[in-house]
Amino acid sequence: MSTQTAQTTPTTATAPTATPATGTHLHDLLGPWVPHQRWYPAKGREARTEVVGRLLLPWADPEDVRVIVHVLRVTTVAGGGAGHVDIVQVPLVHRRAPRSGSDAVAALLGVLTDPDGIGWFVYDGPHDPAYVEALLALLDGQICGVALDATGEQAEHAGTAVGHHPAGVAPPEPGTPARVLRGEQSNTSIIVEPDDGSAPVIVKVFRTLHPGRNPDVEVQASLAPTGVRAVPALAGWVEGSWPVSSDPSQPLVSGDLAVASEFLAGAQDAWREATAAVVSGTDFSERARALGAATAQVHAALAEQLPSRPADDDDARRLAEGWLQRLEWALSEADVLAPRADALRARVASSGSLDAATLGTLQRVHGDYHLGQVLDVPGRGWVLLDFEGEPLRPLAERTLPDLALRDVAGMLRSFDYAARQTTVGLTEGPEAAAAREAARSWADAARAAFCEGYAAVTGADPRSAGTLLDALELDKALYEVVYEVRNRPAWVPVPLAAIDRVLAAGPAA
Ligand SMILES: Nc1ncnc2c1ncn2[C@@H]1O[C@H](COP(=O)(O)OP(=O)(O)O)[C@@H](O)[C@H]1O
Ligand SMILES: O=P(O)(O)O[C@H]1O[C@H](CO)[C@@H](O[C@H]2O[C@H](CO)[C@@H](O)[C@H](O)[C@H]2O)[C@H](O)[C@H]1O
Repeated sequence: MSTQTAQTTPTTATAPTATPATGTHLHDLLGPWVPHQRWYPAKGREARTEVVGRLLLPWADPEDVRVIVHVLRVTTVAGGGAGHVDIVQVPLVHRRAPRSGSDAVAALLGVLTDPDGIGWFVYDGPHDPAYVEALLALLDGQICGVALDATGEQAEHAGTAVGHHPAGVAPPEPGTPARVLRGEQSNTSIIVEPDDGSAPVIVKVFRTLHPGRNPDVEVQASLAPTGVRAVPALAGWVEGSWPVSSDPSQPLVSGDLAVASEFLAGAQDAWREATAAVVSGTDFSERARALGAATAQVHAALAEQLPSRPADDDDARRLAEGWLQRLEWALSEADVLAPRADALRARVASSGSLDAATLGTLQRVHGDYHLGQVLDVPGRGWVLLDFEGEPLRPLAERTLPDLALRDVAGMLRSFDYAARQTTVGLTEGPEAAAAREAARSWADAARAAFCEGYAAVTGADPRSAGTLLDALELDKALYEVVYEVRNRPAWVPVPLAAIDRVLAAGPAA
């Protein structure tokens, strides 16, 4: 594709209006729409977007309806992360006639006039039944994705999309009732609920694409033989290949485009339960203890099924270097950390003298473990989701054997978040101080109980790894500051308060 079709999005993109965009090129529609999507990876930064690939899912009659997965190259051009490239999956449905209903209006990007003068109504794929049907047909092996060139002609060797499902598992039929999951999410999930009583599934359409096996697919498939029920069962996945640049001489990249899992109906996520408990002043210790135990069970199953090995001196050195690099990255991304730079550098350097024996075993971990990643499933207990690791890290790094204690630190941070976020924005005074104190003691109790539950399974209390655990919590809090600066600036004080507590406590023991 020529670079004329690329578009630079200013930091302050115009908000979408009620009037749908019109144009003769897809970028006329994508430009105003993409920066406002929850999954857009360059939020708040100036970025250049370019469609570098297209995969037709040949399901509907192409004269009337075309389901096309667009591959978007998003290059951050200024500010923090300048030069960073993300490859993003954007499934769209092009229709000759508009769909009716308010949902369809909300999902309309605009009207595209093709070179023959024909108008196409372009819809956000996950909100259009034609895309959902094509996705289910793909998962079931009824169709495969076909690459197109910029003119819409088939382009062999320019990409693929192929569905798979475990033996004995039949994905729901195309046409099964479906809805897009509401709420905060980095990707886009579609819940498919057959009305004949057969098992519902949730299909997660990955937005930022990465080379290689997706960790959700890998972990769910690996844990299936263990019988551990604290992870959802795998129902299928779509793998594919796609271009990552408009230069046709560049090789395609292969990886996963979507994963389907059993949908755990009626489940409530732990974040909601925990924040409700904070607000009502309800003790969460029993739930936290059970969560600690479930976490330890999943860690044991991951260690058994996926590569694990004793840490060596190189690992200890890499870990310490990684903490320093993460700190410098956070300092470069979040100005709010600048006044603390010297204290943080001293603190992180003082945590870096750990030996291999202290680290113990390295194994596959969750990698971005927090209360929003855990469901309370009636009759089954806690179920852990989303093994993709931290979305702001390169995927290859996220799947390397790591410290199980990193997940423990993540969840301990999350109890702190659940408590502390209820006090964000309170006007300073005795009431705010009392609310913060109550939140703190709620979090302390939940954190202690989680560690007790974990210890009951493993025989070792995570708190006995004091310095290492503290260093991992600080590392996570630094990541969180960057995450919040980018996504929820009002919540920056939550991880910042944790960082200030660590600094106030003095050097690492
Ligand atoms: N198997 C499932 N059953 C029920 N709900 C689920 C399931 N998987 C995910 N969810 C819901 O979807 C939300 C987002 O899922 P997640 O895998 O964390 O997506 P993302 O990686 O895009 O953030 C979860 O917080 C949970 O509420
Ligand atoms: O769920 P994701 O993989 O998209 O993870 C990202 O978003 C999380 C927020 O949704 C973010 O988690 C942070 O906020 C949580 C409260 O919303 C809190 O429970 C976590 O402890 C805190 O880290 C996560 O860091 C980010 O990678």
